[in-house]
Amino acid sequence: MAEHWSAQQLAGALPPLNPLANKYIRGHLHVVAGCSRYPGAAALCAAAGQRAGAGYTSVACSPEAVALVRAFRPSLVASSWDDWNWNAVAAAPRHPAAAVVGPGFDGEDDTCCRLALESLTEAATPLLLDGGALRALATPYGLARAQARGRAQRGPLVLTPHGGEAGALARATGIDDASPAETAPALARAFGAIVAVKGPTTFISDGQRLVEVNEGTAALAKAGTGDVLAGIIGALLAQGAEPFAAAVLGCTLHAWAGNSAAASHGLRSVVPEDVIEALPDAFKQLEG
Ligand SMILES: NC(=O)C1=CN([C@@H]2O[C@H](COP(=O)(O)OP(=O)(O)OC[C@H]3O[C@@H](n4cnc5c(N)ncnc54)[C@H](OP(=O)(O)O)[C@@H]3O)[C@@H](O)[C@H]2O)[C@@H](O)CC1
Ligand SMILES: Nc1ncnc2c1ncn2[C@@H]1O[C@H](COP(=O)(O)OP(=O)(O)O)[C@@H](O)[C@H]1O
Repeated sequence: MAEHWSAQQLAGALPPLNPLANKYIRGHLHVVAGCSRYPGAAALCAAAGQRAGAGYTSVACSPEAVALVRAFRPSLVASSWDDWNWNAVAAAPRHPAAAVVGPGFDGEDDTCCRLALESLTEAATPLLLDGGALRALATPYGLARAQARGRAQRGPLVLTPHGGEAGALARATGIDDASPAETAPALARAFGAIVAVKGPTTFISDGQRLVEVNEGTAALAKAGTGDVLAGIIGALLAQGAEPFAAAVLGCTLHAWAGNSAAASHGLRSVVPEDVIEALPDAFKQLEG
C-alpha cells in the first residue's frame, strides 16, 4: 500500500538554503528541451526550475526555440542544442547540478532521440527524463542504456511518465498492464530509476518504497503542467535534494501550487504559467 508523506517528512526533504551561497553553489539546472514543434515546454520547465530554487538555469533547445525561451524569461541562459556538449553537465564538489531532458521533445525526431539516449551515458549528475525523452527510452535499447547508466553509477535517474508514457515504458519492458500503483514500482525496478507515474493521484517508487501524492486538482489537467513538474523536481535535484525525496516533494509542491492557482484563477482557467507563479505559495505552505 502506498505511503503518504507527512508535512514533517516533506519539510525535511527541502535542502537548506545557504545564506552565503552564490548562484552556482545554489545549484545549476540544465534543461535540454523544446524541439521546433514544442518550444514552449522548454520555457515552462526552465521557468519552474527558477521558481523552485535553482541558482542558475540554462536551456539547450532547438535553434528555433532559443528566441522564445529568452523572450519568456531573460534570466534563462538559452542556447541551441546544435552547440551542446554533455561535458557541461557535471557537478563539482561545491557546485551541485542536475539535468532535465525531454520536455517538448518529439519522440519521433532523430535529434531528440539521440539527445535522450546520450543523456543516459553522458550526464554525470542526477538526471530526470520526461516527455518525448520517455518515448525514446521505451524500447529495448533505451532500457539497456538506462540499466547501463545504473551499472556505471553515472548518477540517479528519475522518470516522470504520464499514463500514456508509463504504458509505453511498460510495454517495452514486458511489464503487464496494471494500475499506476503497480506500474510505478515495476518500472522503477526495470529501469533502475525513481519513477513517478503522474495522474490525478501520482505514485512515486524507487522499486521498494511507494508514495502517493493525491493533493492535486483537476485544474492541473492542462497541456504543459507536466513540463512545470519536471522543472520543479529538476531544481530540487540541482539543489542537492535526495532523489526520491526530490520526486515526492516536487510532486507535492506542484499539487499545492495547482491548488493555489485554482483559488486565484478558478478551476477552469488555470494555465501552467499560473502554476509556476503560485510556486512561492507552495513553498510558504511547506515552510509554514
Ligand atoms: N507547450 C508545449 O510546448 C507543450 C509540449 N508538450 C510536449 O509535447 C510532447 C508530447 O507529449 P504529449 O503528452 O502531448 O503527447 P504524447 O506523449 O505523445 O501522448 C500521446 C498519447 O498518450 C496518451 N496520454 C497523454 N496524456 C496522458 C495521460 N495524462 N494519461 C494517460 N494517457 C495519456 C494519450 O492517449 P489516449 O488518451 O488517446 O489514449 C495521447 O494520445 C512532450 O515532449 C511534451 O513535453 C506537452 O507537455 C504540452 C505542452
Ligand atoms: N485531474 C487531475 N488531478 C490532479 N492532478 C492532475 C490531474 N490531471 C493532471 N494532473 C497533473 O498534471 C500533470 C500533467 O502532466 P502531463 O500529462 O505530463 O502534461 P503535459 O505533458 O501536457 O505537460 C501531472 O503532474 C498530473 O499529475
